[in-house]
Amino acid sequence: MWSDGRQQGVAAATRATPAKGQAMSAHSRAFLQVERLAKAYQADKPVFANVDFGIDRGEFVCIIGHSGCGKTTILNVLAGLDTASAGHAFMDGREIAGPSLERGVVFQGHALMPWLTVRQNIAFAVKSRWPDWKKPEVEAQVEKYVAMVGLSPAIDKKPSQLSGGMKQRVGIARAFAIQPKMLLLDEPFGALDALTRGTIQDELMGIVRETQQTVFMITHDVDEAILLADRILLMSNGAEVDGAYRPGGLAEVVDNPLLRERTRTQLHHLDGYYALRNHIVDFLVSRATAH
Ligand SMILES: Nc1ncnc2c1ncn2[C@@H]1O[C@H](COP(=O)(O)OP(=O)(O)OP(=O)(O)O)[C@@H](O)[C@H]1O
Repeated sequence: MWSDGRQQGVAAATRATPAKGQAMSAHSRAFLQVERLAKAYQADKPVFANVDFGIDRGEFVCIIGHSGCGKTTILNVLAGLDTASAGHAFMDGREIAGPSLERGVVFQGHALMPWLTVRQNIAFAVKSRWPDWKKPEVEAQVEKYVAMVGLSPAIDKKPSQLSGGMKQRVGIARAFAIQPKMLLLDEPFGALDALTRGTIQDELMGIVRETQQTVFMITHDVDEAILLADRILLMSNGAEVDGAYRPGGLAEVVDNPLLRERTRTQLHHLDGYYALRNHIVDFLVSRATAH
């Protein structure tokens, strides 16, 4: 069920990597491919190094690790909002070299424009994605995705008139409405109460299954990862070991063996749930620093 990320790193390191900005064979890599990625704010102390992983089209991958291990940094590199100190990230055969409407991003803060209504916020994104679309097409797209997150009655409200959960739903609708090739979620439910969080997790899972969306998501919540993810990446933090600094990195890749048609309420009753949960918790408690 689980495999050592460092072993995968060795395998990946033996494959040829094209020069920056160059196209690569779409057949040789996963849909999203990260190769030997590293980030250092201080040259002698990289936050992480040699991170290798791939995500297949339609796959849902969660990344878990303690605060500061570099999860958001990796997501920002995938979003094209940050650059790595070393390594490469490719999507659909091309190196990621900046932000693109091919990738939808949802952060914990909803980042809606407060002076615009739900409809206008999402229409803004849709018009950026398809500048040639006429008003009726834009409206239809907006209404479809607002309905998908159950917010049709609030479509003409402004963010200040919405609850935290509703605002987060708008962020999700906006990300889906541009039909990105990849959805990047940075703890999108972190600020929500447990009940709202559960409901939106269910909604997200339904939409992702229906649209076969490819997703990379950061979470601190082990159950959330087990519910949503096909695979879970476990990241370790950098640490001093025997007087020498070791950067953090991808410690392990865990395949989720549970039935894909799972729901939040039956999760705890599924065969393999406790073994999986214990394995991840054990990693977080005792193995999540570089060694
Ligand atoms: N602009 C920056 N300058 C210097 N250090 C930074 C900068 N941005 C991030 N860091 C450091 O890089 C490390 C990784 O940050 P990052 O936000 O990616 O971690 P994370 O795993 O997402 O943490 P959390 O779970 O708390 O969000 C942290 O130690 C952070 O302090």
